[in-house]
Amino acid sequence: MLKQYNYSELSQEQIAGLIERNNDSNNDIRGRVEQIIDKVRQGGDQALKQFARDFDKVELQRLYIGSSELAALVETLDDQYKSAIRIAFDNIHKFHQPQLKTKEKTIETMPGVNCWRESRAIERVGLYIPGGSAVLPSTLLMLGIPAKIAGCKEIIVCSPPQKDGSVNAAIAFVCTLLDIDKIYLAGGAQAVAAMAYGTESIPKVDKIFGPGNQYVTMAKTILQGSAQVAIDMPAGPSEVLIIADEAANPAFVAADMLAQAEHGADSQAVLVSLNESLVAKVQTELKNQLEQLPRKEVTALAIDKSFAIIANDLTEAMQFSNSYAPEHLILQTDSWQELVPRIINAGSVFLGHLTPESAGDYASGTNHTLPTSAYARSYSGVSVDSFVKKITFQNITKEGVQNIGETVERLAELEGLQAHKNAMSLRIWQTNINS
Ligand SMILES: NC(=O)c1ccc[n+]([C@@H]2O[C@H](COP(=O)([O-])OP(=O)(O)OC[C@H]3O[C@@H](n4cnc5c(N)ncnc54)[C@H](O)[C@@H]3O)[C@@H](O)[C@H]2O)c1
Ligand SMILES: N[C@H](CO)Cc1c[nH]c[nH+]1
Ligand SMILES: [Zn+2]
Repeated sequence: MLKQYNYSELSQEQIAGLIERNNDSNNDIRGRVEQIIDKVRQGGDQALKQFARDFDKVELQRLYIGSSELAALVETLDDQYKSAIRIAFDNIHKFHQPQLKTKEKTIETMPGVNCWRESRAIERVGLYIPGGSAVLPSTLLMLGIPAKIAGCKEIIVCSPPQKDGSVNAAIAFVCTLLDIDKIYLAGGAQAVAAMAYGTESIPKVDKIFGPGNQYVTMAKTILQGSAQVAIDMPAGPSEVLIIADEAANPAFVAADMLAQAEHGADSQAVLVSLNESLVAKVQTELKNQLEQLPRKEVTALAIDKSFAIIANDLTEAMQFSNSYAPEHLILQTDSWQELVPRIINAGSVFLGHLTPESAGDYASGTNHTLPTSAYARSYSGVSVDSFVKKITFQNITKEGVQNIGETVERLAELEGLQAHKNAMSLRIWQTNINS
């Protein structure tokens, strides 16, 4: 099932091939998504309704459901799910609340030259909640909670419509916890395009957040910048890399791999093991556990695209992991504390044998919207920071003009920008005559 490689026998090209995922080398996905974006830009709501017919097999009269329908849906949700959602809500809130720093310390770079930063919430944000192969109310918690903490004024939520033209009851419940009274029924690249450009029903937003399949992720990548819209990051098909040594429990390793594989055929689960016998045991576990899963066909497809690497030691294991830059990194070794400082690239890290990645997916408190496809080399996962801009401020006093004035004049001369120099020279002159 799992392909297996010895790290020391791999060439640089082979390593590069293993690290690359979900590449769109023929631009098939890009081409399709560009067409979808054009249709939404030109056709607005009508185009969205047509895509709902084509992709979601549903005829929509209107593109949203409002507060009374959300409230009715909430009634249908079992209490045990409501209390689990409330606990997750509280933990995620506890972890994210301290991230809000409205004003940082003022730094006096020279006497009389005072600089500082303040945060301001992004006013209109668009949250994409996946709903293709599985409906993910947990993603609404992960995006909605930091958006609320940051103080975003307008929160637009899009999610693919269910076959009955509505949304899942758990999503409706999370909306009530977040004080969100409307959900737009649009999925895929078309939902992203709608939030980027705006349609008759769906307002244009300043920044688009959320994970999704390759169509959603491609649409975000194409639209960022071009429609004066920002994105959180490319957060595509889920992936996990597990570093495991002889202390690892093969059943735990296999369970964690299957948990991410279950998201879809394009997910990937990588095992970096320090010994061959562990890989053999994990293979057996994968086979046995897979048999019990309701989504075994799709999960098996992802496992078939996944692989195991046998490394000689933890140094080789870390080297591969840092090059792969996984969305999720799990360290199933007793020496995890030693490894933490050696992690350079990863979206979110799960330490020790008793820390399944699914705890972070749902309820431990950290955010599950994370960079995939090696973007953990340069992007962080979603946090309160993702929902604010940091504005810099400065104030210069009379003393400050005297201290910094000449430096500014010389640098303006150096760049041949006389007007820049004048703006400072006038202040120097003014402060001199007043002293
Ligand atoms: N990186 C993260 O933080 C993170 C978090 C949660 C989920 N995920 C990932 O999100 C993804 C969710 O994907 P999903 O498919 O279940 O739901 P989705 O909501 O992302 O996509 C469903 C939509 O895709 C569109 N679509 C389907 N087939 C299409 C086609 N052939 N052409 C164009 N558009 C098409 C349809 O509009 C459909 O409504 C999974 O891959 C999961 O691994 C990632
Ligand atoms: N593992 C996903 C992030 O890649 C998040 C998620 C939501 N629900 C279950 N899992
Ligand atoms: Zn998951």
